[in-house]
Amino acid sequence: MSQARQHLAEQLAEAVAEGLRADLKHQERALLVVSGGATPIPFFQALAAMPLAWERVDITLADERWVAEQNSESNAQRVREHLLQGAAARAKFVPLTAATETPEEGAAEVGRRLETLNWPASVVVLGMGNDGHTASLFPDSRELALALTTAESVVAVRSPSQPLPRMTLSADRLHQARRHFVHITGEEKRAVLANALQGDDARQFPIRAFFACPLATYWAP
Ligand SMILES: O=C(O)C(O)[C@@H](O)[C@H](O)[C@H](O)COP(=O)(O)O
Repeated sequence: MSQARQHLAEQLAEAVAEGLRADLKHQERALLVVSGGATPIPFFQALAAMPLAWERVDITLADERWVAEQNSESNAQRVREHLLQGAAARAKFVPLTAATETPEEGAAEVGRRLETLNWPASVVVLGMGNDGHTASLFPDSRELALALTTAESVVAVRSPSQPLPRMTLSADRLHQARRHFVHITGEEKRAVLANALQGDDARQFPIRAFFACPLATYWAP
């Protein structure tokens, strides 16, 4: 891990903790939405070390791969291993999977579970892929248009570029949050973001759906 990436993770953790604290001053519980993939791991570790009323924090994911938590592809496993540690283990984690074979069959159950949380989220931390996807809003997915427009909280999605089916929070649900961050590293993602910033069509680069939120960009080489 480069020093710049480590600093980035720590600075993002400070900003996220600050957002949660601000909301916890006037509400009983605050909701944090985090992303999966590899980039967030040092951020999870830095955030877990932040002084916070963790017992009043709910955490869920922007998206999940449809696998058991024991599978190394599971985003929930990353959250449990790297974020729900120490004092942060007192937070309540709400996963996006169900015991059904497919995400299409599990969507209603996951949706009901999410309705027990305190929306809108205080903070959403997005990631971004090299195709401009964020959460599981993939440019080549048949469910993209639905996920970008539905008022439902979650959508089951499949993408020809992805080996596993997914569950994603809808753009609308992510949008409603009070604070939005995107956490990305490396030259390739910088170029993708620069490209995405040139236009507006979210079907081409789904990250565009969040530019106007506004979206605070945390990037390091
Ligand atoms: O489950 C996932 O894969 C995600 O939540 C996804 O949207 C991720 O944020 C990007 O694909 C970037 O992933 P990396 O951080 O691994 O590059």
